[in-house]
Amino acid sequence: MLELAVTRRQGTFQVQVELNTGTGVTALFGPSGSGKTSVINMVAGLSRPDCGRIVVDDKVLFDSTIGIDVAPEHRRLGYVFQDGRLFPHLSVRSNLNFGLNRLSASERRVDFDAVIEVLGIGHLLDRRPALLSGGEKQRVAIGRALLASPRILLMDEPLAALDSNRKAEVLPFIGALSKRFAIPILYVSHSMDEVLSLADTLVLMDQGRAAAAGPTEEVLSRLELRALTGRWEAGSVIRAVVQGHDTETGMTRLSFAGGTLAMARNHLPPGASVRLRIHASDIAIALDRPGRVSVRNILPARVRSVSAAEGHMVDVVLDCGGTDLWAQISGCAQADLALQPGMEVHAMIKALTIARGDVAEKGDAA
Ligand SMILES: Nc1ncnc2c1ncn2[C@@H]1O[C@H](COP(=O)(O)OP(=O)(O)OP(=O)(O)O)[C@@H](O)[C@H]1O
Repeated sequence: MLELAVTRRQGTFQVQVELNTGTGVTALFGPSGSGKTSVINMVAGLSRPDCGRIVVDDKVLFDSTIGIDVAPEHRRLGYVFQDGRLFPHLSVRSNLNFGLNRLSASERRVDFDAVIEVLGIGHLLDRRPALLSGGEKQRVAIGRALLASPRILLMDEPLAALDSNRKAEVLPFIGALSKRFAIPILYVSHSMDEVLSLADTLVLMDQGRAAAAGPTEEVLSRLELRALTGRWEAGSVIRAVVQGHDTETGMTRLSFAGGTLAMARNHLPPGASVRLRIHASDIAIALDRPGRVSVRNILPARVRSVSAAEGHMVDVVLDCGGTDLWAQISGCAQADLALQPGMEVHAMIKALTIARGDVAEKGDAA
């Protein structure tokens, strides 16, 4: 859907990125100043690569070798900024119709009613933007961008100006878009929680380059990328399915390829496909299955690898029924256990360490 190979020098900063992404949500994640907005601006046509090529949905938007540089207004892209930038003098309905009215009937690929329904903004149509909450404004801004039937939706930190409650309100709507409408999303974010709940593909930006790109679970679980994914975020990201909730014990049960996990009760529907983050420092390892112990999750596993990490820590990758779980233990624990590849062990995860923010409903990409 998006093919990009661009180079651009801006001041002393060099952006040099190659990307090839498919449908669904692609997140550009990285520290401030790593070049995320620079990439999105080149796709939008707001800044010009020194050389390279940008193709969206088979349409060449930029190609320095054959002199193609389509003007931003002719690229048919949707752009959602941090602040919704709605027209203050127009109602929500007129804001939404703005992009739609500029398309011929044959160019309209997105249905008004469907957008209203997915974004939950039907009751706001006659209001002016000044009377909307921050989250509502962003949903309208997303709707307006979508209704212009873009080839791709570019979202540059669309939730950054919202508080955490508003963020949580808007996130599921964005997640639903990529499933409902066959429009890929390029999503810039600083926030690992957003990446976890939205991104099908993750691109880690570092100093103007794409340091890694691939399926989100895979990129987040790579040990060598922890400097970029964040030391405290480090851990495995696995797929699981909500089995059910137990009101008496206040627990939710999840199943994954390696067994069943219990966590503090959440509100996801049984049967929901979720993405679950298990922090490396939350996994303890036992050589023998412990008997009476408070830890709720005890999973048989086989040691896949053991390697030294910074600060006298040791990284241990466990194969848990075909799912890799990354554990981090202290050097003195390793001195005691002498873990080696191939050893049969038990991975222990306290139910309460799997926080609600670590579980995000995430079906497969559309
Ligand atoms: N027009 C410009 N001229 C010179 N330097 C620029 C220009 N635009 C951006 N830069 C520099 O390019 C680098 C990348 O900026 P960019 O905005 O792409 O980063 P980012 O990853 O989106 O950061 P943030 O998360 O803070 O928004 C920064 O060092 C920035 O100062």
